[in-house]
Amino acid sequence: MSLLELKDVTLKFGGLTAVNALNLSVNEGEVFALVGPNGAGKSTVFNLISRFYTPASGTIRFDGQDLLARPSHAVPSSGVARTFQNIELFHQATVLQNLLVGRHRHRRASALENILFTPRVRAEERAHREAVEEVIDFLDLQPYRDQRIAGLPYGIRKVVELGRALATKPRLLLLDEPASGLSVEETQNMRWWIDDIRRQMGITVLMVEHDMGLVARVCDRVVALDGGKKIAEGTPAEVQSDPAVIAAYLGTSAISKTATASGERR
Ligand SMILES: Nc1ncnc2c1ncn2[C@@H]1O[C@H](COP(=O)(O)OP(=O)(O)OP(=O)(O)O)[C@@H](O)[C@H]1O
Repeated sequence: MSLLELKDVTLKFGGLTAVNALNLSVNEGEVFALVGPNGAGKSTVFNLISRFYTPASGTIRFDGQDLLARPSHAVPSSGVARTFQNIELFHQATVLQNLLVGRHRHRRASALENILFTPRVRAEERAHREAVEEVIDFLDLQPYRDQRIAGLPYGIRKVVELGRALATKPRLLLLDEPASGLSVEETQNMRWWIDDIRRQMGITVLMVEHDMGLVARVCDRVVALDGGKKIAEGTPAEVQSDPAVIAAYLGTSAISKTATASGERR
């Protein structure tokens, strides 16, 4: 069943069509990737799904509901969480505090109840802590839980950002370049996290990623974009060998990763 569906979605920045009549359907339980050279429109698609942008035309449905009827701040409460290409965390706060922010959408108590710290508020706080501790255990973040983000290495921050998104208990997780800036070993770990997020947590994943090795290993299906248009769709192996995709990547560094990744699908 399709969890996320974009139909004929178009977005223009002045005279530039960044996303051009895009159709995209992500099934529940899938790990799905958007690939394409720089400027292809991948981040813009994420920003459309997150409701940072409104398309000029087309529809976006999540779990059968019209996502365009919701403002950006209401998207997390629909069950869609995302990470960002440039990690977005509170740098002076601890890992635990950052993950607790991710629980915001589950808060039910009123402002007055919070001031009075009623039993309901105490019960809610306990539930939030438990949910966050689960994520900390899941991502092996125990050694860092009380450390400030500012003092952590980049690779750990990236995992914390993943944790912040997971703490919201989403149905759909949007990962914007989860492997960018990571070492080979950290990328391997990211691969395991993504596998486990799907298998153990049952969360559907849509990711933008340049590392075709990672895409080939974790994704069921891939859509390739170029100039805002879909140029190929299929399994990672099918998309990597598609002549239109090879032509789009020609002359970019990504082509070498595409070549080395072929045939490595698990
Ligand atoms: N806010 C904006 N204003 C004007 N043009 C924009 C804006 N955001 C993106 N663009 C343009 O839209 C096109 C698509 O950009 P987008 O960032 O979605 O590409 P991308 O595939 O994510 O690229 P990358 O892999 O480099 O992140 C590009 O030509 C870009 O310059």
